[in-house]
This record gives sequence, C-alpha cells and structure tokens, in this order.
Amino acid sequence: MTDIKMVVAIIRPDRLTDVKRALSETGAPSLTVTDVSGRGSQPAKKSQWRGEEYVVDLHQKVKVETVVADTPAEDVVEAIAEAAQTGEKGDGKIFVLPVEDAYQVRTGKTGPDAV
Ligand SMILES: Nc1ncnc2c1ncn2[C@@H]1O[C@H](COP(=O)(O)OP(=O)(O)OP(=O)(O)O)[C@@H](O)[C@H]1O
Repeated sequence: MTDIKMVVAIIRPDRLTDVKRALSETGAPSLTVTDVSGRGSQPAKKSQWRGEEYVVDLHQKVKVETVVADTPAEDVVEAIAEAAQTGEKGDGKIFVLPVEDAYQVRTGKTGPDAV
C-alpha cells in the first residue's frame, strides 16, 4: 500500500506565494496554511513600546501542511525548500510525518485514494 505522508513546513510568510506555486508544479496543490509564531535559531528582536524596551523572541511564520500519497514526500520537501530559501537565519524547517489513514468526506474513499 502507498505510504501517506504529511509534510509540515514552517516558512517565512513572504515566501508563501512561491511555495504554493512550487507545490502546484510538483503535483501536490492541496494544502492547509496557518499563521503561526515560533522560535528557532533566528535571533530575538528588541522593540520598544511606550518607552519600554521588550524582546520579541517569537517570529511570525506560516505553517504549510501538505499530505501526499502518489507524489513522493521528498519531492515536496525539495520544492518547498527551494521556494522558501533566502539563505538568512529564519528560513524555517520542514518535517515529514507518517499519516495513519485518510478519509474523503464527499466520497467516503479511504487511504491513498482519499488524499
Ligand atoms: N525544532 C523545532 N521544532 C518546532 N518548530 C521549529 C523547530 N525549529 C524551527 N521551528 C520553527 O521554524 C521557525 C523558523 O526556524 P528558524 O529558521 O529560525 O530555525 P533554524 O532552522 O534553527 O535556524 P536558521 O535556519 O535560522 O539557521 C521557527 O520560528 C519555529 O516556528
């Protein structure tokens, strides 16, 4: 049976348009996008509010979740990485997770056919 994988990418918000395009071109156009904030090795920023200095250590990012069955997860990772990279700290990370099963609400299909 075909493996189902979820590729979770945390990327810069301004790379989203290019990442969406890259995913479509790779044959994996379906995705879920969430605004998130997070922390990696990107340094904290100092800001001021009403004269008080404070540290912003959580950065605005976008989480892109793509579940694939027929398209290899490695291709999805490569497409996202290429489209999301600027070379600066904070470009993000990509994780690949196994997916137990899938269910298509409209048709009742399950497994890879539902993806
Ligand atoms: N180990 C992790 N677990 C969960 N989320 C992470 C992890 N590493 C990074 N992230 C998420 O990815 C975002 C971007 O990470 P960032 O690019 O700063 O990390 P890095 O890959 O460690 O460093 P850099 O690419 O800057 O050298 C973080 O703000 C966070 O949301």
